Amino acid sequence: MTVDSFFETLENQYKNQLPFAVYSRPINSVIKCWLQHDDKLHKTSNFTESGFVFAPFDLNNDSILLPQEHCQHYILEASHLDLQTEINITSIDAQSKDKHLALVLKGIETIKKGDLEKVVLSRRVKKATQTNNPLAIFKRLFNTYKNAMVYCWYHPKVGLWLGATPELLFKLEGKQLTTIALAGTQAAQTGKEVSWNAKEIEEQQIVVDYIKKQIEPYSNRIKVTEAETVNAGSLLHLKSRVTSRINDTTDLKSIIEALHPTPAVCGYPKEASKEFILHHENYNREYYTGFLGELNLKHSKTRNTNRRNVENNAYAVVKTQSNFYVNLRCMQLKQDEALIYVGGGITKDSDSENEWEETVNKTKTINNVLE
Ligand SMILES: C=C(O[C@@H]1C=C(C(=O)O)C=C[C@H]1O)C(=O)O
Repeated sequence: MTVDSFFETLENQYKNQLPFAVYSRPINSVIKCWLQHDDKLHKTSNFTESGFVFAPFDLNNDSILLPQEHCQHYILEASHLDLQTEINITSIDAQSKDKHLALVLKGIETIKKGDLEKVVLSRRVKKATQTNNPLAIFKRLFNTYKNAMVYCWYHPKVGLWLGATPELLFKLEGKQLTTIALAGTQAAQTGKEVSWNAKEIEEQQIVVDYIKKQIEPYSNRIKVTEAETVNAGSLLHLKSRVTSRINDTTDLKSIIEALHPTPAVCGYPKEASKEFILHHENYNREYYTGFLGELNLKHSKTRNTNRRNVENNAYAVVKTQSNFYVNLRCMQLKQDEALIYVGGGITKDSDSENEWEETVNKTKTINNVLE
């Protein structure tokens, strides 16, 4: 399939108001898409199906599935896409700084009272736009963010979302589980040595400890790497990789419920911070800080037995793989507005002004491709 026919097919799908997902995983020059044949709304609650899943922050709401058996699936190899179209963002709404500062101060106060250790507080930035060309924005995201999962997801009964997320929720290949603890944010500055303060080190450690604790019941071999600095667009984060082998009897849903939402996007303890968010953020996150990705896809891998003098000693192993990314650095495109979602982790040492700046910096991931 050529680049032109790949995007023409997607554009027709969108024009015909049929569901689709188009995405490219980090450090990967492959773009994949799923095109659903009709506009039926499929949901999953047990995560046993195969397809592409789009799940909300609050799993009490619907997780949407593009089921494999109802979809056409295409793959495109590309490293850079040509852009023809202008994206017409016409104005920026007044920024709601006071509201966000008050929310952050309330979070800090609640943490100091001892009810919470960390809470991730967010806001939604509105921009006026007449753009009806989400695929042009997807192309820009693909060209700009090579180490992110970039995507455009559409369902006529749910909405239209785009993003460039640096955060893997987890990948499960057979019984091999990989996840990351990503937290702590600063703006990247050229020529300056990177250093992290106690607040950022602590907030990332909370995520590491939580992941370990949550997967311990399902695995007895957990490895965690030292935290390192990673780039996400013009931002830097602290990241550790966590790998383990889960027990044969553990299903995917148990791992989802154990990990999602992590303290990287919700807080710690989980239930209390989620309650705080649902009561105090004053808007609905919907699919922001939810997760998205490939669900239970079969991959065949060729193995070599390495025995001498044996011809044809390669055999194929079929493994089921899921990989989910946290829906961050994202926006929802509506008829005449773009809603950009941004947040940051609050701990007892947070400074409200810095937290505001952090959310402003995070809007740049999306703003950069809209200007
Ligand atoms: C909540 C967001 O990002 C998360 C919060 C971070 C932080 O608090 O430092 C860093 C990375 C993400 O886990 C967001 O981008 O909206």
